[in-house]
Amino acid sequence: METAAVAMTEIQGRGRAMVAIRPLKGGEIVLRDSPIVLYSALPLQSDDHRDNNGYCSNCFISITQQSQNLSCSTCGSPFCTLDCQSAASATSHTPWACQTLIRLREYFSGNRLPLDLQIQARFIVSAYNLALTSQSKFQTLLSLQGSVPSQSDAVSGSYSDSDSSANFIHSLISSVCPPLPLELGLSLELTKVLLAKDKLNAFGLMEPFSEQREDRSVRAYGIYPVASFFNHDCLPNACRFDYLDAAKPSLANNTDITIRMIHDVPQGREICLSYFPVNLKYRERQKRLRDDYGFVCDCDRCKVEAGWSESEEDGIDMDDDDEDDNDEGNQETTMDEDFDEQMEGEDGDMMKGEDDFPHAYFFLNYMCDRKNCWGTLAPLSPSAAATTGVMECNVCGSFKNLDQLNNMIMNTVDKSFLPTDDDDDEETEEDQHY
Ligand SMILES: C[S@@+](CC[C@H](N)C(=O)[O-])C[C@H]1O[C@@H](n2cnc3c(N)ncnc32)[C@H](O)[C@@H]1O
Repeated sequence: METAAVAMTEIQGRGRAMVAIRPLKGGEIVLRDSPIVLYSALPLQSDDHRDNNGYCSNCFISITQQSQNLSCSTCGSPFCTLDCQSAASATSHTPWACQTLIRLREYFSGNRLPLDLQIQARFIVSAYNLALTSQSKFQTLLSLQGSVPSQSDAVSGSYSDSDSSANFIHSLISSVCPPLPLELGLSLELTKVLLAKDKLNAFGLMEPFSEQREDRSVRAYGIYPVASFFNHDCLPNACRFDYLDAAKPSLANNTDITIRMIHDVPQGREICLSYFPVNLKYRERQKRLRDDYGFVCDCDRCKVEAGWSESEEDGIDMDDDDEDDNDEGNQETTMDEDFDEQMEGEDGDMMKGEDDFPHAYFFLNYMCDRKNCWGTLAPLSPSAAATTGVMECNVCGSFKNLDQLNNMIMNTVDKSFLPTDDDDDEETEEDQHY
C-alpha cells in the first residue's frame, strides 16, 4: 500500500462505509488488517481431547507444516511454535480461557448439541477473554455494527432462534465456566450484543480449496476492526485474500487479511465486498442478507435480477464445467477498465446485447472457473500485473494469466450459463464475509 487508498465515511441507509479517496487500480491492496478476535470453528464436542486438532490454537496454521509440535500442559491445545504458545498465554489462551475450554469440552461431550451453538460458545469465550486481556480491543469490538434485535424483529423465526441461543450460551458460560471478575460487567444483554456483532462482522478463514468438495468448511473465524466497515455488493469491486497456511515471516502475520481491488474505480466510489460467493442466485442472496445481515439489497445486480422469474434464474449457468477449458482463444479483453464503464460506456458492446444479464461481464472476467471454486479473481498488484497480467483467485489460490482468461471467456461466452446447485449451501459455513 503506497498512500492511503480508502477512508471510512457514513452513507445514508448503509451506515459506515469505505470509499476510495483517490482513483484505485485493479490489484491494489487497499487494506491489510489484523484480527482483534480469532476463534476456532471446530466442534467442542470431540472424542479427541486435544482442541483444534491439527491447527495451532493461536494462529490456526496447519501444524503439520511446522517442525515444532507443542501443546498446553493443562488442556492439550496444540501450538505450532514456542512463540505462538507464549503469545497465546497472554492473549487468546489465558488460564481462564484454558479452564473454560476444558469445562465446555466436557459439557459438550456429554450433551450433543448443534455445531452452531458450540461455535457461538467459542466466540463468547474468546470475546470475554478479550475483555480480560485488552479493554481497548474489547471496546473496538463493541463499536462494530450489531445490536440486540428489537421486540418487533423478535417475531421473525431467525431472531427468536438467535435469542434462545444467546440465553442458552449465557447460562452455560455462567454456570460451567470459572467466574470472571465482576468489574467486567458481563450480562445476558452483553452476551446478546456480542453475538450480534459476531454475526455481522466475522470473516470465515477457510480450509484449503479442493475440487472434490462443493462445500468448504471454515477453520476459524476472525473479527477485523477496519475490514468490518466494508459494505456488501452482489457485484463487488474488491475482495478479501487470506493466507492462513502461508509460511510466517513473523509471528501471527498469517492471520492478517488483505482487501484487494478487483478492477479500477474512480475516487469517491464506495468499495464493497461480497459477503458470500458471488454465484448465489437472487432469492438466496436476498434471504441471507435479510436474515443474517438485516438489510434488503438493492444493488445494480439485484435490481436487474428482481425482475427475473424463478425459471429465468434457473436458466443462468455460472458453472463452466466444460472439459475444453484449454482451447485456444484469441479474444482481447480489457481487464483494466472500470466495470461500471464497461456496463454504461460506449465500449461495453460485449454485453450490451445481453439486456437481461448485463453483469455477465463480471462473471466472465472476475469469477474463477475451477470446479466448485466460485472464487473471485483480482489482479496482482498493479506493478506486477502490468508486466505479467496475472489474476489470482481468492478461494483456490490459482493464478490465471490473460491468455487463460481469454480462453475461459471464449469457452463460456457461447454457452448458456448452467444453474448452480445451491441446495448444499446451507451446509457451507462460509457465508460470513466471504
Ligand atoms: C460488516 S457491517 C458493514 C459496516 C456497517 N455499515 C457499519 O456501519 O459498521 C455489515 C452491516 O452493514 C450494513 N450493510 C452492508 N451492506 C449494505 C448494503 N449494501 N446496503 C445497506 N446496508 C448494508 C448492514 O447493516 C450490515 O448488517
